[in-house]
Amino acid sequence: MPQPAPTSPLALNSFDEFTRLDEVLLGRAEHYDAHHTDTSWRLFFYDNVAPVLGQHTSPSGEELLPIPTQLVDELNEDIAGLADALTECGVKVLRPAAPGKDIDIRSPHWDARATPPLNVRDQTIILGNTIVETAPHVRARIFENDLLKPAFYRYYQHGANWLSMPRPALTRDSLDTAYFTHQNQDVRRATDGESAGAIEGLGLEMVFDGAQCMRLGRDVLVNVANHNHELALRWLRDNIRDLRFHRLDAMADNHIDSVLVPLRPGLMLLRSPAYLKYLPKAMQSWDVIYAPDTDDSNFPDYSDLGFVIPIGSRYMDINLLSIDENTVVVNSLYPELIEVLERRGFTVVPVRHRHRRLFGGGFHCFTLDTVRRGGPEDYLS
Ligand SMILES: NC(=[NH2+])NCCC[C@H](N)C(=O)O
Repeated sequence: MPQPAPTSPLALNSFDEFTRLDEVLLGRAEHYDAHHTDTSWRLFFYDNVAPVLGQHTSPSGEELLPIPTQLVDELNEDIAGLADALTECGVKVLRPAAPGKDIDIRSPHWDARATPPLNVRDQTIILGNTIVETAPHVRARIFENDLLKPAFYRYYQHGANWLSMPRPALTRDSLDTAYFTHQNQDVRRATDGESAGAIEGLGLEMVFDGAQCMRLGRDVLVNVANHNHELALRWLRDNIRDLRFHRLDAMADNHIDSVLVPLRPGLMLLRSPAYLKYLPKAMQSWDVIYAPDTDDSNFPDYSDLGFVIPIGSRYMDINLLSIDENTVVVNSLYPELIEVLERRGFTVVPVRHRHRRLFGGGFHCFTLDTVRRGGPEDYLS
């Protein structure tokens, strides 16, 4: 049932992934015309890009991998569809500022082509009425949140708290490769050719993305796959005293929203039963919807474009966005999931998202839910 959009401005309040959504920040893809495939990028996306690294990116050079304009235009079309669907559901949609051009950035230690603010889930976590800016892993994303600052100031003026993890220098020795080496993967194809400078004595830094968290009222699940993340979990515990942070031990390389999506108290969407063991005991007895397989023939064939580097897995479409405990926005190209959810009594709002593997995000990644109705409930006891 369409609900009237709330009359703004509303105070920042977002403790979970599923209570009624009133306001959301939605990313944008203008000028997403290249991936800067430096070492930090190759390591971050290693799980997905390792098989194609030698083919499309030089293992030794820092390269801009151009993205065909048609794909960016189509992505923007699909995002416009998402904006309309959210508005129709009575959700107020805010956008980051648009980068007016391609932006090249330079730190004292490296340079990069800036990534536009598309996956706004990644560099920030909203914890109740606190904005927490996280510590980017990908160098190209270090200034991404600048474009969200107009929105953050708006919430700040209306009483929000605002914290930032220490900004990482992302020098040559900052990133931990432990997650991959534990699986006996050879990461040299990602790290060879590193040209960033070093800072003597610095070593591994606090590096962490907001999308490594999943919020459940007073509890927050935090994926920790290496020492970079370990430092961030400690920072979260030290700085946000009134929430409980649960460590998920290397449930994924980094983000977890294409593995797990809590749909309502006691019910979650999960990639497969293999992931149950990573969850807190209390969640292991929740009811689970396992993600059905996607059908590749529903998605574009990129062979004519010659651009095939997927930075996201085929599980990206698990990445739905909840409007409330009974209403979810799902990729219309994933009818298999729509059917399962409808059978479970959900109202599904279908929105097309064609290039979900090429830009590293689904609907949960593209959004930062800033105002939901729920509070710091205890869903885990
Ligand atoms: N917030 C995000 N950007 N999430 C995307 C997670 C994608 C995940 N690495 C996958 O390939 O399935």
